[in-house]
Amino acid sequence: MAPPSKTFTREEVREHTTDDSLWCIVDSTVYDLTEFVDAHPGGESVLRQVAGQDATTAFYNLHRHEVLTKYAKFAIGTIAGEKPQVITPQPGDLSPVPYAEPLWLSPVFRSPYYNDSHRRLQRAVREFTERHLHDEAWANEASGKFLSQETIDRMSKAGLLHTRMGPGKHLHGVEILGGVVKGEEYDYFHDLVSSQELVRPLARGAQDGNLGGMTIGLTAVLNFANDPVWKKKIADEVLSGKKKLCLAITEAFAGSDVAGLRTTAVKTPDGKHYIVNGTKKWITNGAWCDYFVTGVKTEHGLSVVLIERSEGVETKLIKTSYSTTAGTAYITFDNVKVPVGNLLGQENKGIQVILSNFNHERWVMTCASISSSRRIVEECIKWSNQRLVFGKRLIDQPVIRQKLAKMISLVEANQAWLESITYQMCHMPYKEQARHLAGPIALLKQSATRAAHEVADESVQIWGGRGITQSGMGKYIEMFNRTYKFDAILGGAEEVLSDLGVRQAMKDFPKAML
Ligand code: HEM
Repeated sequence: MAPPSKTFTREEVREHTTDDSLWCIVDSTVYDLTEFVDAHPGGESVLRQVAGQDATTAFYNLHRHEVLTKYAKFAIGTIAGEKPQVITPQPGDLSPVPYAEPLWLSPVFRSPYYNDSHRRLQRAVREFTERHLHDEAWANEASGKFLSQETIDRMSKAGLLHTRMGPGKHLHGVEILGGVVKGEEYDYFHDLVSSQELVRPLARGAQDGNLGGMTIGLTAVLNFANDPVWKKKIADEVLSGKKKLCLAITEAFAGSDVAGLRTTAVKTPDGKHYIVNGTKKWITNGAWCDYFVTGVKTEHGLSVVLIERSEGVETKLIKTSYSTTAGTAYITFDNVKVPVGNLLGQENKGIQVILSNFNHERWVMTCASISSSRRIVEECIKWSNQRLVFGKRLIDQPVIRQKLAKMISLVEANQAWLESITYQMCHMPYKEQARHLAGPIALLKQSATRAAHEVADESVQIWGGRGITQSGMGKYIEMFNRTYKFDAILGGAEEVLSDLGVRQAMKDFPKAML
């Protein structure tokens, strides 16, 4: 909102220095803070100290620019002959900060990977995220509440639940975000774009709470359900937002060792049901889901079944580093009766279902991790440019520029590798991706999360105390540091993925000698 058109001279502002009339200037805009002095979260005395003065430097050392938008009602005009300089971004805007956007979004660079429909989608998802997800995500982080049904319905209507499953028939006939992209033309670069945009609020728990369980679980139903009518019913219920689904593989005993699962599914004598007993731990969204895509031990191996919340299913919230907004749960199955028609893939061959599911899941996590690191880089560049210490900007110190250079390089390198792998995904059938891309995706994911570790570490060094404070300027840095580790563990820990990547590369090793 533009300040009122009235203008004042700096001399006029200087006359308002008492509690009866206290004005100050921030970015050439005059604020009458008389009514705000008592309510100022930073206290009264600091405002008295800047009464009648230009408080721009003091303000930007302690507040995010958005505070001015929130309190625009105190703006009474501008300084005659001056114009506010600080940009107020609007929903959907690209950031003008160097390296805040991937190269393909910069007007001066070109990319072979993206076309106009990717650009339309990027703009539309960013606007949607900023208008409808950001504030709720941060409110839910604070309250621990789950994503509202209103937002789920809005995303479903916009086709954003369908897009989370990646390209495929489930998107046919879907007009994404009012038709900016048709479901039929949605490819893995569109998938990359929406995966990277949706996480920009940097509210990590709310990001997983935003139907993360569906993203990694419904794919197993879409690819491995044995009855097309049943598959459509489940997919329709979930993609319309009426029912919620999550993936329940990990266990307290087995961790991510899928072969070591202990949850059992024993067939009833009439062969019509499985009786499931066991526990699952760290199940994202489990606290409020209706369907659980569950790894179980059957007679001769591992199987995957869809279990509906019913008698014998109990879920309990687990406290994790982020708030309870992700609905992370401990689940117990106590003699739960599951129709055999809920089997996904073949009995005792569930490992194929799980392994093939992993690729898209890990790739989505990688998109998210790189995008989040980039947002942190943006925060650090802006902060280094505005923070004054001993009369100099932080960025004027070579040590800070070294840190920024390292962070930028890590993010850019991983983004380029991600785009190269995504290009392969666009040109390879899903089943072949498991063979040729499982290794590269595993290596890329661990590279992205190692980079996130470095970015998190350097960012706090740059931000100091603000980077470990949950409210105020450094809130994104604090959140990132508290939660970046999730990606280094979920979907396969870094060590497991590194090992997988190298072992896969060695599988077809030729008789090559030095
Ligand atoms: C238009 C003028 C101002 C408004 C609307 C304003 C508003 C706020 C708000 C909403 C907060 C809570 C934290 C946040 O959301 O960032 C805050 C904190 C604070 N403000 Fe202000 N403020 C203004 C000017 C100033 C000035 C000029 C100073 C110092 C000279 C100042 C010093 C502080 C301090 C020290 C804090 C606590 C910071 C922290 O906990 O990190 N404020 N202010």
